[in-house]
Order: sequence, then C-alpha cells, then structure tokens
Amino acid sequence: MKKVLTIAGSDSCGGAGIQADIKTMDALGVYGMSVICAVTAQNTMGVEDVQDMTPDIVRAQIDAIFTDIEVDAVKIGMVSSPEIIRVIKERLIFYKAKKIVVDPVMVSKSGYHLLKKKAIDELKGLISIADIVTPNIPEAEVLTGLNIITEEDMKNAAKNIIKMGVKSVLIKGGHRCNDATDILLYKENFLVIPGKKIDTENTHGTGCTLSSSIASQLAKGFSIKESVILSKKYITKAIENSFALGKGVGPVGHLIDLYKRGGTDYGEN
Ligand SMILES: Nc1ncnc2c1ncn2[C@@H]1O[C@H](COP(=O)(O)OP(=O)(O)O)[C@@H](O)[C@H]1O
Ligand SMILES: Cc1ncc(COP(=O)(O)O)c(N)n1
Repeated sequence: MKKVLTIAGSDSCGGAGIQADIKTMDALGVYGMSVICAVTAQNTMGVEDVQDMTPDIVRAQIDAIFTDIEVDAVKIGMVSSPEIIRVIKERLIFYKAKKIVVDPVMVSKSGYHLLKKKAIDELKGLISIADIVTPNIPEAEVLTGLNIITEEDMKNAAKNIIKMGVKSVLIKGGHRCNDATDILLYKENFLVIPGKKIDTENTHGTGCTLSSSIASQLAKGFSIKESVILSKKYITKAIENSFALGKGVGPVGHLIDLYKRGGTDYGEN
C-alpha cells in the first residue's frame, strides 16, 4: 500500500485539516500518516482557539516517520508559524522527500487567520521545494500581490507563482461567484479544468480534501496532470455529497461517508 503523510493542523469538528486529509487518503486506498503542527478548537461556525505545536515536536514527528517508513507523497496544509515552516522545509530536504503538495492555507472559510502574517516569506520558501502548490484565489493574491478576477488573472498569478521554484501551480476557482473552474500550470502549459459551481453552503474542507487527494494519486504513480484531474472529480463528488452538520458550514462527504450512509455510487477512485 502507498503511504502518504499530511503535515497540517487538527480540526476538532473533523471537516478540514488533518481529519479531512486522513478521510480522503482512506477513501482513496492509501495509508495516511500525520504530523500535527497546530491544534484548533473549531466547529462548523468558526475557529475558537489555536495552539501551535513547538517546532521541536514538529521536527520529532517528522523524524519519527521518515526514519522508519518510506513516504510516497507528502501533503502540507496549515503550518502556522515561520519557525514551524523552517523546520518542515529543512527536514523534508534532509530526507529527500518525494511528491510534495503544498496547500498554502492562510484563512479559514470562517475568516480566522490560520497562518501568521509574518510567515508568508517562509511559506514561499516551502513552496519552492514542492511539486505542486494549490492556492485558492485569495491565497494566490497574497502570494503574488495581484488582483484576481478573471481566468486570465488566474493564469498570470500561476505564472508569477511558478517563479518561486515550484514545479506546478493549481489555482483553485472555488471562491469565484458562478464558476468552479481551476487552472493548472504544468510543464509550461495551462490546463483549464472546468467546474460548475454546486449550490451548497457546506464546503468546509474543500481545499484540504483536494490537496490530499492530489498527494494520494501522486503516491499511486499518477502524473501531476492525471492526479489533478482525478482529484477534481473526487472533490466535485465530495461537494455534491456534502451535508449539514452543526449550525454552520458543514463538511464535504467523502466517498467512504457515502458507503457508511448506505449509498451505492462511490464514484471513481
Ligand atoms: N461550490 C462549489 N462547487 C463546485 N466546486 C467547488 C465549490 N467550491 C469549491 N469548489 C472546488 O473545490 C476545490 C477547492 O477549492 P476552494 O474551495 O477554492 O479551496 P479552499 O478550501 O482552499 O478555499 C476546487 O477544485 C474548487 O473549484
Ligand atoms: C486545521 C485547519 N486546516 C485548514 C482549514 C481550512 O479549511 P476551510 O477553508 O474549509 O475552513 C481549517 N479550517 N482548519
């Protein structure tokens, strides 16, 4: 079985973060492992509190895994602070980690700043060692300083981000009003991945799910382009099957959740 590591934050309500990542990996048939960078106290209405892990315990978790287990792909999500990001980058280079996906998580859907503003430069450094980075539109705006409205703007932002040294860039369109088309810049070519906006409030964890699906497919041996296409299908199905939970923004439904709820259409793995 292929082994995939998520380096991210814990989401107590289970919709995003480490919990979304492990659910996605499980559904896609890879073995999921985790390095926890922060514990969030959050629910469907918002983030109440955050406790960052120390850089030492982040380093120790990474060392524990890489000194024992061969890791086929790594997904990085919420990383909180410049100190933690520096440790992650140094350790991943040390262990010659393969197939690195960076989801540059900055602000939760509920508006909480999950990345400290002073950590942006370190995050760019981490992006430089990745195979793919998956910013949503507000994150791409922070990384580039550009204003992104049209598909052409998304393409310009991708060209700008690729200069950071990363091999490919996926700009996610989920924050646009009427469209969920994503744009991949890969080997100097653009791939427009069309998506219709699904009318639901329950989109907690979409970005976490998409990036851990990409890491899972890369681990299985698919190319970046194939992994992104398969993952767009996975997230679309998961949003179609999202559900109300608690009083706020509910989570996406992983294919394994459908199985547990007695559904029969599990989609493509
Ligand atoms: N309402 C929606 N309908 C269809 N696809 C969506 C919707 N919202 C987000 N997506 C898709 O989900 C994926 C994650 O995007 P996005 O929600 O922008 O990420 P993030 O969680 O980082 O903000 C992208 O492929 C995006 O196009
Ligand atoms: C621990 C953690 N990681 C990531 C997100 C982003 O997810 P979303 O944008 O759906 O709020 C989150 N809310 N919590």
